[in-house]
Amino acid sequence: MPSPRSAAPASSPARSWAHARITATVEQRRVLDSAAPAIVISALAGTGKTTTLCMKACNLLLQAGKAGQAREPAPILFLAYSRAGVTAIRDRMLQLHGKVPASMQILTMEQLCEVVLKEQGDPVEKLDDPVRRRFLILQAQQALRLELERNDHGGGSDDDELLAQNVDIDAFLAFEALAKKKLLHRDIEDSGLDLRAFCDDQGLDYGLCRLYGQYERMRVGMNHEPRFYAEGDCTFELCRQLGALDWDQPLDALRERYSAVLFDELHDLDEGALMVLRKLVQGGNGLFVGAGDFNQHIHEGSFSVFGSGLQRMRECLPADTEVLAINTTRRFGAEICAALNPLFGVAFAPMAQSSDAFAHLTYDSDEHCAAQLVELHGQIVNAWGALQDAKGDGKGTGQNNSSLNVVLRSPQDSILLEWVFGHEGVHYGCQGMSPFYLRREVALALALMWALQGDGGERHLTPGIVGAAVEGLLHYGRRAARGGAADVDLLAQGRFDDAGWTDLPGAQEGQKLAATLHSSATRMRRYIAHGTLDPSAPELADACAQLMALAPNACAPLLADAGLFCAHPLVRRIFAEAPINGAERSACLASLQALAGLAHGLPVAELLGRLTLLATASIAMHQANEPISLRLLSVEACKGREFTFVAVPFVERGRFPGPASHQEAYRERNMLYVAMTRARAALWLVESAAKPVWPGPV
Ligand SMILES: Nc1ncnc2c1ncn2[C@@H]1O[C@H](COP(=O)(O)OP(=O)(O)OP(=O)(O)O)[C@@H](O)[C@H]1O
Repeated sequence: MPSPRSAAPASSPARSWAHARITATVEQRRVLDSAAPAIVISALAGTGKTTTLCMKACNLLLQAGKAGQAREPAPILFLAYSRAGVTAIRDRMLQLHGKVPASMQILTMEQLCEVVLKEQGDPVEKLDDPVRRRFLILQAQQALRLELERNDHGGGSDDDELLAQNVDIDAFLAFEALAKKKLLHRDIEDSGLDLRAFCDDQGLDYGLCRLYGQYERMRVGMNHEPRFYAEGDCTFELCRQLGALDWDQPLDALRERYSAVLFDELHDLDEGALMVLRKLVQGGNGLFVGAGDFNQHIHEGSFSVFGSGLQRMRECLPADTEVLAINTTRRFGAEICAALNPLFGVAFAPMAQSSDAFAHLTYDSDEHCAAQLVELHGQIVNAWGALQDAKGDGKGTGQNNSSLNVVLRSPQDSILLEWVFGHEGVHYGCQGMSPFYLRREVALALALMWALQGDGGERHLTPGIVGAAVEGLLHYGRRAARGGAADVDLLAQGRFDDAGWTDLPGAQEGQKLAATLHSSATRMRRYIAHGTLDPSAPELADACAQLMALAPNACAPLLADAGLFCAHPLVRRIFAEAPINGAERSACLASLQALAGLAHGLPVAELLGRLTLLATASIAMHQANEPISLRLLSVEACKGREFTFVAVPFVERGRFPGPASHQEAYRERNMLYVAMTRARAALWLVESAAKPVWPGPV
């Protein structure tokens, strides 16, 4: 067994990794040479946090090899907060070490907790299907109603409100995730307040909090044997076990298990993850090295490592923890550093002799912005990228240089861009979002147009679009509320109705139905109007069904101009009345508006015709393995990654960075920071002339 917290030797080897072009910088060497039992690297973007951690891992592996111990040394644990972080570590290890060594485990915190629970004998039944999850939430709500009725509540208007409310499932999911990340139950207990008073005090939604309690009781059962684990539940469960221990008491399962613990993305730590991390450090798992860029803290519920946050983290680490800063970026050069520093009030330093380019463009309208991106894309494909490829400036990443990477704050912003680039015949890819026509709100609008038009049109929608539209119908059209089918006796006992477990429609339901519906607009129309394919079912009365019942003279102008269709009050009503939260409602309406913008003046038949051509061309290019020359990415999807050419368009006060309360404004700022720190060779900021953010500070 390795000695716990074995200190690094005074001087680590100059290079224990195979990559000849990577030698540690002065700042990185400080980390490699540190003899402290724990190190926190506080660094800016692209300064080599992941690389430095991997270098450190290579050094540790070399030392372990040299030590020639009789027994296999304990493995190194390399944690990242996100799955994307795990991929980034794997890639960097491959780059530096040629492989991921068997003596290294690269895991997210949730994956580590799952491993530990399984070792304890818990089968860890996973629940990944979002549609099933929704049904269970509806069952929990039904059970809560039964309980309130049984107790004849007497709770007055609060409980009446709970009985009347229809749960907004997305709001519930967001609440649940946050409550678990923040370990809300501890705060409730510590407050000594009753739930209502606690919610008032913290500005929390009482109904959601109450339902959360009910759902959790049903999930874990009377004897605390969790029936299933959704994402985040494994960490939450381990935290529950840790909560029963004294502050200094280690958890056996996390004790002397590893020879070192490395943690990338420290800025995303939440209360739960911090609790597990503390036990790992306490448990004699050797050296701890964590790295984070506190400007990249963008997740809701992460405990902020700003200001006193760093102090809080240090309280969990040994007293002689060393905090080291890295400001010299290896990703980009002086021009991008000079653009970022005043904008974000940071102090990036470039490496000497690094070359890069920064350009600041402005736009007057979205179309103007899109046109500039098209031009930029052309330049890159025809000139810049080819030049970089010829120079062999792939920097060993194996990336295609001839592509433009466009980072977007909101998926709605991709709608116009996809349409414009699609018409240019560009093979583009979306990461962190689906192509716009496969998003359920857009697909639903398209399927409604198609159904209204009938089978006379030239083209059918693709099965993918119809599948997304069916999901949209279930989600927005209140047609999924089948919680009533559950066994009321079971619910009254605080148990989920497991009997129908396998029969519950899962996420594939949309796809199965789509296979039946996509070849006939008439069938689709019947399905929308009746909510089923059963011909004897009565017609529904919701907004979707009412659209199908419009008289021919009311339909004609809508079919003549798809833009008018998108703006029709009944279409807007679908989203206005949907059981969704305010943020999702605004996002749906923004998508509808973007769709209306490109559909303006186009007959429905033409819009759908062009769109299906665009979708089928994209599938064909994909099947022919044609390289992608344009990538549209969400901020979350580009985090931790780097690209040769990056454009950040639609930068506009109130849009990117988006509107946010004072408390949350830093997350919006950080999203722009993450987007703008991904470029290696060239960065374009495309900003609104009317509402600029430049020159900052944001
Ligand atoms: N010592 C070095 N020598 C040469 N290149 C380096 C060195 N350190 C890092 N790099 C390169 O710099 C770039 C950024 O490194 P890395 O991704 O590790 O930074 P990061 O701080 O983890 O980034 P992010 O903040 O985006 O997560 C990569 O291309 C990496 O290969």
